[in-house]
Amino acid sequence: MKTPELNLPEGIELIAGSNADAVARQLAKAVAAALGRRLAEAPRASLVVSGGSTPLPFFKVLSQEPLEWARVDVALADERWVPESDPASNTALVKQHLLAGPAAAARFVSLKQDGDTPEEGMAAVVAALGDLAQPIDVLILGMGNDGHTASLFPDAPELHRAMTAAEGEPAVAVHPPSQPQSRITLSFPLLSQARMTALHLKGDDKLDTLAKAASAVDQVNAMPIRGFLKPGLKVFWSA
Ligand SMILES: O=C(O)[C@H](O)[C@@H](O)[C@H](O)[C@H](O)COP(=O)(O)O
Repeated sequence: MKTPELNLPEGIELIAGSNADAVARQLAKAVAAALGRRLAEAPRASLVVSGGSTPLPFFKVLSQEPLEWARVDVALADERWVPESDPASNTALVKQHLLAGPAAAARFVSLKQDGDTPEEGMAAVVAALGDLAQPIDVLILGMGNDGHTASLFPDAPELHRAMTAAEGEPAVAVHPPSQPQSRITLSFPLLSQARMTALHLKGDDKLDTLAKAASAVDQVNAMPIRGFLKPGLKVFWSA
């Protein structure tokens, strides 16, 4: 296993392992514990997850955790603006692999609403997000090798708006040229207020990207993941 020489900022915890399923299981247990603590003190808890390929084993373990899932709101940090029938749909991924078993009882707050574009669907998305317990209790982020997280892409023309959106703008439509689909992303201000944030990564390439991000944390727009490299972040990484 590659030794992660990362020089992460102070206060960031790295949980590293050679086995992806074992690290995914550690993340699922940490998330279930955090949600359980929140549910012991509040009527509802919110879990915001990311799509992509990394989260699958995490979703499968978490879905089986014995929580009061009917009191948990689940949402995506971002979504490709495609129908659930599209292989790129994160909504379909979450419904199939996370909202199964005990977790099927959770309330899913969908970022994909009617409309040919995310702009057309935005009013419905904002209304749906009114059901999400905020601030977010548990946020799971992924990262691309360009330093994007959620759909906060460095090449998105709307990145500044997504990084500085006001409270009344919880989500932003983005059209990064590097991506085949238009997307909708929760705004950086909404995401960054999460009570617990975990960054779930797999592979040496992601470790190299994280090291690059950590080397210049103030240059956020160049690598938006940098906005989350702050004390309290837990990085779960597997080879
Ligand atoms: O919709 C998405 O694509 C995700 O929200 C995105 O931010 C993802 O977390 C990263 O691109 C990493 O994706 P992988 O896990 O597939 O590497």
